[in-house]
Amino acid sequence: MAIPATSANGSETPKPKILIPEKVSPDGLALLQVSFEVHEKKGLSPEELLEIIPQYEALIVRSETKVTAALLSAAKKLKVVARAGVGVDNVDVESATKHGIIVVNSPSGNINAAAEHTIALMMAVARNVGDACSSIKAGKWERSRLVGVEAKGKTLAIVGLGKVGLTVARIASGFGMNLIGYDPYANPSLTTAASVSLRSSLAELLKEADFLTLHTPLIASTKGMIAAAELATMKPTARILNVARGGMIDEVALLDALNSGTIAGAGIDVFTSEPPEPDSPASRLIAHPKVVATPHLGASTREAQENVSIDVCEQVISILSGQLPRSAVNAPLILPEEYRTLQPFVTLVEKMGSLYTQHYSPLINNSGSARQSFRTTFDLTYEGALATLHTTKPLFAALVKGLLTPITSSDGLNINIVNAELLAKERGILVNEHRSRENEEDKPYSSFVTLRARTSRSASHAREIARSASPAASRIPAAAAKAQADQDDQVIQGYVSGNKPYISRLDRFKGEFIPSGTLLICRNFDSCGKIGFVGSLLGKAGVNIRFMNVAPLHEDEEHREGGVEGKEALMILGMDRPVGDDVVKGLISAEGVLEASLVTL
Ligand SMILES: NC(=O)c1ccc[n+]([C@@H]2O[C@H](COP(=O)([O-])OP(=O)(O)OC[C@H]3O[C@@H](n4cnc5c(N)ncnc54)[C@H](O)[C@@H]3O)[C@@H](O)[C@H]2O)c1
Ligand SMILES: O=C(O)[C@H](O)COP(=O)(O)O
Repeated sequence: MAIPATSANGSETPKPKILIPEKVSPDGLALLQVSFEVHEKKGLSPEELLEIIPQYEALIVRSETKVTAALLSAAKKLKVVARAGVGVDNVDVESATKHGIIVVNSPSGNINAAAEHTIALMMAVARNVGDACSSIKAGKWERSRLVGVEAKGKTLAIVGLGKVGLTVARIASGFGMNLIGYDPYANPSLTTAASVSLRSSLAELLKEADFLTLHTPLIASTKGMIAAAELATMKPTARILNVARGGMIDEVALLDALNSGTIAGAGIDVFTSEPPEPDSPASRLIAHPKVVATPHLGASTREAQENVSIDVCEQVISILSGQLPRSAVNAPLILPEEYRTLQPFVTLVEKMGSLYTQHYSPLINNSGSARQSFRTTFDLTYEGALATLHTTKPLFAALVKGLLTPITSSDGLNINIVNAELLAKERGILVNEHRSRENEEDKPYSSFVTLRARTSRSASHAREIARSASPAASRIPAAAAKAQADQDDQVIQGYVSGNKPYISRLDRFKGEFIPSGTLLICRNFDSCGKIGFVGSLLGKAGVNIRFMNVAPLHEDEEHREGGVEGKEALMILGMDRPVGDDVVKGLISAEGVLEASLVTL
């Protein structure tokens, strides 16, 4: 979806800005140029990056840019960090989640490049290509010193049988190698199909390896996984390859093993610190004659760069157009067809949350006071087709957004699918989601959503409220007080028709209205003159009424109220603008209404 370049009144709206501080292939960037301002700025210092980041809505990086918590916190407009590659270890994903920033990557665009590079290093190490190249360039001709080994018939031990590890296996099987692997989470059918025989421990694998190659992420369980103790168990003829991440091999231990001849050679593409500090163990490894080293080139092929660039740029476009990306690192996976079903309900549930916060918290009643809000537990029930979806995360996020947005400053919180759960937890909001296929046939629309807010008010609090209304009620029995507390549960129900959200029940009243614009919601006795009374006061305040809807008691509630005289109703008025508190308070009187609230949806 393209971002409009003009606003509703025809004036030019500035295009959202995207920052690219590293070399990213132009193939994807060309897609962005249509609707966005794309700034390619290579070689920025961390300080310079921090200074300019507040202008940007998207940041596209590779592995060099450190996307830190400080950077993310300064990035007030940022909606997405896109990693044009696989590894997100240079991105503080936890902090991005906290700020509601989606992190996306390209999980498969460079797999083949990384696997082929691993094979290139394996053959270079087997045939001393690095050493031989330096030797011949120095004018030497050392044929007997540079005799190598063949891959055919040797055992290739693969740690990590994911996308790259299995691709390496498939290529290496064509060399006639014997393939073994270690991965506690491996998919056995994929492993068998790639002719890899699994070992149950790393120790078992290491003993057999002629070539050892690592293809796991850098995580707590893989950090330093090949250290002195592990190297000591390997054959002295073994050669080690790392095209995954620096930090998985102890660089000092590997240097020692190469020097003492307990390991025959290594092919290394990634280092603990990149680029390595001069004189560091990584630099000494690079300089070692038994090592073939490359500067993190695993993904550096034209094809891979084109793939990852197009992959992440398409995702940036989706996110900046308000849609979901296909491979977010910190957001749940939502299938496109589910997303289409959910989208109008996302709007509905957000409006329900916002209606709840605005209608119930500051509700002015005929004792002149605002109702105190103790409600923190919400039951969100999905009925009909919605109940069958595999995820309702966007609805959960929409509720949290709706509940919190009216009480948060506009420049503050970016509440979305990424951080909704965290923010709800921080604010003590508990949401229980339920799926119900009950009453499906009774309802005119197949999917209803019901929000029920359960008060955390105790029965003693209910007694307190009752006592303030009538002193005799101080003797209200516990069971009755509990019933009173139950009745205080607030209910909002809605549905979607023709892609438009409708509210069909508010509290004890059933009425149909579109939750949009400025609404005045009044509770009154269902008797003559109320509409005229409210209309004339609003007229005096210079307000134009766009529509009016009277919601009678819901049939479930009718039996609770006495005769016709005592029955209540809800009046919902759509207004062309908000009115002050004084006007709302003026509506509350014996001949007027019992309670009133003003909401903007
Ligand atoms: N050098 C480069 O330019 C380059 C390019 C692409 C990928 N990579 C790196 O390659 C690595 C693998 O990428 P991938 O796409 O195959 O990832 P992947 O997620 O598909 O596979 C990783 C595998 O590691 C396994 N694993 C996790 N913890 C393990 C443990 N403790 N022991 C054994 N196995 C474990 C997982 O089960 C998984 O099967 C990543 O670190 C990635 O960043 C580097
Ligand atoms: O994680 C990756 O995708 C690779 O390590 C490639 O990193 P790069 O984009 O910096 O080449």
